Amino acid sequence: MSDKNFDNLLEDFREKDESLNYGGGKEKIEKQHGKGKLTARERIDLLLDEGSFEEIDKFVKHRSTYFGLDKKSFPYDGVVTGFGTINGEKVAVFSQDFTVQGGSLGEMHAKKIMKIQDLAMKYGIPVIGINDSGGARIQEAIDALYGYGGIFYRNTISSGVIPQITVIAGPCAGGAVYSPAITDFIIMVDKTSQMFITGPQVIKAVTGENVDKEKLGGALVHNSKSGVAHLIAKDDEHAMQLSRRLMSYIPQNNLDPKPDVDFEEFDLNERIYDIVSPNPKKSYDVREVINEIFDKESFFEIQPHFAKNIVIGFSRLGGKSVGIVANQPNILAGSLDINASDKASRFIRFCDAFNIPVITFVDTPGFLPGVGQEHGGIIRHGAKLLYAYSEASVPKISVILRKSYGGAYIAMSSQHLGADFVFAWPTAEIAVMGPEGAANIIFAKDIKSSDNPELKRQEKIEEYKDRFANPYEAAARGYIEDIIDPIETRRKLMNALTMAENKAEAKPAKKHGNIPL
Ligand SMILES: CC(C)(COP(=O)(O)OP(=O)(O)OC[C@H]1O[C@@H](n2cnc3c(N)ncnc32)[C@H](O)[C@@H]1OP(=O)(O)O)[C@@H](O)C(=O)NCCC(=O)NCCSC(=O)CC(=O)O
Repeated sequence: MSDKNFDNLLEDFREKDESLNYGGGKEKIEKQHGKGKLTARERIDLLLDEGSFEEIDKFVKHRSTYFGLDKKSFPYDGVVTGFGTINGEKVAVFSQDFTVQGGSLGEMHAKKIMKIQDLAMKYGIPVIGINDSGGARIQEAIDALYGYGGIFYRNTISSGVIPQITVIAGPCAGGAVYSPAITDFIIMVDKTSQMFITGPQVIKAVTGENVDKEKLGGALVHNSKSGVAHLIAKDDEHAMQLSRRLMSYIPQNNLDPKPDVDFEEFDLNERIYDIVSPNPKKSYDVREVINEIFDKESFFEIQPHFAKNIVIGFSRLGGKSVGIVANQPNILAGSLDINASDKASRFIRFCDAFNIPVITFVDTPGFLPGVGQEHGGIIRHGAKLLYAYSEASVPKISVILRKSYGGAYIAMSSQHLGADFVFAWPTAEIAVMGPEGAANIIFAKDIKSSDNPELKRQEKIEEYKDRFANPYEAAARGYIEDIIDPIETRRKLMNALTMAENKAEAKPAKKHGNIPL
């Protein structure tokens, strides 16, 4: 007869449960802290509203027997999973525990992540994954690969249904990188996180290149060069703060609208006239325009270090979440290149998938000329921007601040691609190309045969400017909805947003389109 009673069952349970709170043990935790990293549980505590975390699958164990694994037990198989809230809204999380066998991913570890993904889809809530792992658990071999495949599949099926955010807070190498890459946003922690397909040693052996892991795939590289990551955090705590801020703009899923938040109403003041110079040669920071117009302190820039010639980010207008896309005149004059096209297109598609209206600010001389751009496929990449805007069925509102020429005029959320409202400031120049270039071509003969070609050229440039470099030609044909006083911009945008908020647009049924990739 067993002498079990409730008290000792409870004691036994409490002991077992408690023993699972310390990952790989004191020494490993100290090592983790020594690297400037927090543990999987500490990260979750900072990410979620206080006391909101409900763990599942804490007692899961691996069942591999190869290479002595049958004699080793890994608490919760190296990944903490569960649910909680951020600013009161529900979220599913997984957090890999590097103190447990390097956070390596085996069969059961992967199954825990897959379960969280499945439940999040069923409940219609976002998934936040915190990655800190040595990759596939080498002893588990093909079972680990099964695990990655299952996670990638779920990332893909969930894409556009529930938001997915990844924090990279340690190593993330080999096949492991592809789960984060399919998710919507990647936040990397500076100095302690790296992402790469093949590490420095393999690269040295194959190509002879010498590179260290930070220069190969550190947070700065992926935030500024490759465009793989969207935000850089100075440490783990900051990464959790950034995740919480990001979530504050994003709805739970593709069907539920994001609730409006309280905001302070205000009218624009005359500062708005001082930012954009009517002289098209003078640059400015378009973020100053954005900060004036939207709810105070609400602009949250995404990918601020990559393709800086275009600015993207979330903001709020009258308490409503919006996505912003804006040419940045002080970088490459705001021209559109390969990276800017990719950056904006993916962001527009995220906003569209999750019913976040897109507001576009236009001041661009056009697509960037150059052999490098042409051979790099600017046609293919630029086409994404046209595609993303055309496909988006959320409210689309544009403000043409100044230059809006040619193909770039069409691409930057023109009425022709389905924008609901296009407004232009009196400083707008909407034409097929810039006056200098236009005059040189269409008046070439006049200029050449003139006694004073330079004077003639200037005359013709002025003639072209007077005729076309303004918003009135486009307004005369109804291609823009209105020319507005800049000081009215906030009010106009708020009214347009309200008018279009229940927009319904019938699109032909199809399996999916074929965006140029
Ligand atoms: C990630 C690291 C740089 C971290 O180095 P550190 O010095 O900080 O830590 P460490 O090496 O002491 O690791 C901590 C503990 O985790 C274990 N560990 C680390 N990575 C592991 C893995 N992938 N499988 C099984 N165990 C692993 C270590 O043996 C060690 O165990 P103990 O504490 O018992 O000593 C290194 O561990 C590493 O290079 N790991 C292997 C990375 C890799 O090649 N992954 C690819 C797997 S194949 C793959 O993923 C498939 C693909 O590419 O598609």
